Order: sequence, then C-alpha cells, then structure tokens
Amino acid sequence: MEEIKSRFQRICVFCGSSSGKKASYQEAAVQLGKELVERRIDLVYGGGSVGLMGLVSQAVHDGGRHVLGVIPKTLMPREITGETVGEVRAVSDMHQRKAEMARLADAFIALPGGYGTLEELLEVITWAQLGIHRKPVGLLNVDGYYNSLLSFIDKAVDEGFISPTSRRIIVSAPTAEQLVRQLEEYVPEYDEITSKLVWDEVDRLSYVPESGVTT
Ligand SMILES: CC(C)=CCNc1ncnc2c1ncn2[C@@H]1O[C@H](COP(=O)(O)O)[C@@H](O)[C@H]1O
Repeated sequence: MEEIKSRFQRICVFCGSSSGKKASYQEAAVQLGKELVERRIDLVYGGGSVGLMGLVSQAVHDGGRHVLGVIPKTLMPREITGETVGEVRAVSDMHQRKAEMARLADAFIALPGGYGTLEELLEVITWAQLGIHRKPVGLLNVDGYYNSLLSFIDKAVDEGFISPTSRRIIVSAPTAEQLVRQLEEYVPEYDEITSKLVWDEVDRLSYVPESGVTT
C-alpha cells in the first residue's frame, strides 16, 4: 500500500458505541481506519471495542499505526466497553476524556453515532467557533446519515443563530478518502471578535509535538 504524507500526526475519531443497522456504516469505519494508516496518521478515540469504535481502532491497529484509547475509569471493565487495542489512558471522568482526546489530536472526524458522538462533535465545533483550537473538524456523512443534521445547521444559519463563517467549520464528505483530503486543505477562518479572544494555556488545545503522545 502506498503511504501518503499527511499534515496530521494524530486524528481523534468520534463514533457510535453501536455498529448501526447498515453494513455501510461498519464498512466506513474500517475504511476510515485504513485511510489513516495509508496517510501514516495515529488514532485517538474513546477506547474499547464496542460498535464502530471497535472497528475503526482495530483497522488502525492492524495497519501498524498507534492507537490511544482515552477511557474513564468507570467504563473500563471489559464487560462494558470490551478490550482496547493499543495504548489505554485512564481518566477520571467524561469531561477529562473529551479534553484529553481534543488536546492530543490534530483534527477530528465524526463517523455515524448517537448522542455521545453528537455531543463530542458539537463540542469541538463550538471550541473552534470560540477560537480555543484551530483544528479541522470533519463529518463522515456515510449514506447521508448526517443530512438532516446538516439541514438543521443550515436552518440555524438562515435563522441567524450560526454565522456563515462558523458554518464553514464543518467539513463533510461521503467517503473517508475525500474527507481526509478536504481536512488536509482546510484553512480556519475567524471573525473579528473571535480572533481577539485570548484563552489560558489550559483551555487552549495546542497541536501535539512531533515526538508523539504527551502525558
Ligand atoms: C454503559 C455504556 C452504555 C457503555 C457504552 N460504551 C461506551 N464505551 C466507550 N465510550 C463510549 C461508550 N458510550 C459512549 N461513549 C463515548 O461516546 C461516543 C459514542 O457514543 P454514542 O454511541 O454515539 O452515543 C464515543 O465517541 C465515546 O467517546
């Protein structure tokens, strides 16, 4: 397999702890894992082997890239989330998990999922809107799964609740290959107010250094 150089060292994937009803969702999770491997990108995710989370992490691990699962201690028992491949980092709660995943990643991708996925996705979009990070956010719109969410967001723009600049934070594509390519080309935009905000070092989610996982 030919390896392509990427601007990203590690991508955070949010996705369902369930597999979804269509085979296309499961295929997309595996395809995304393979795309990361091809571009020599490591994975950070919520840990465990359940649902699409298990499929994407296994594909990245099988391809020889580093997999880091960030998991709250309460969810660690095997009967809850299954076995995590690669490295596991235990955190105290869900808030710490999201902060840790966001801090360690250079970009975010959401596959199909439920409440947990939506919550994680919307948080990193909100943080981008506030200038807390400048990392690209991608939506893998498998089989139009996210069409209704995108329509709702467009309605929020039309109704004056989301600015056109903030709408452009979300990069969406139907395949992993197209999505990662678009994320590689993404250039963040800022309005006048956001560009003047100054966040504390603790709040700012800076890019990870070249050396690898920080602790
Ligand atoms: C007790 C129970 C239901 C466990 C489910 N097992 C889980 N194991 C690990 N992470 C999870 C789990 N459920 C939700 N998450 C978090 O929320 C997202 C998936 O939630 P959902 O399935 O889309 O809503 C994941 O990205 C993950 O970070």
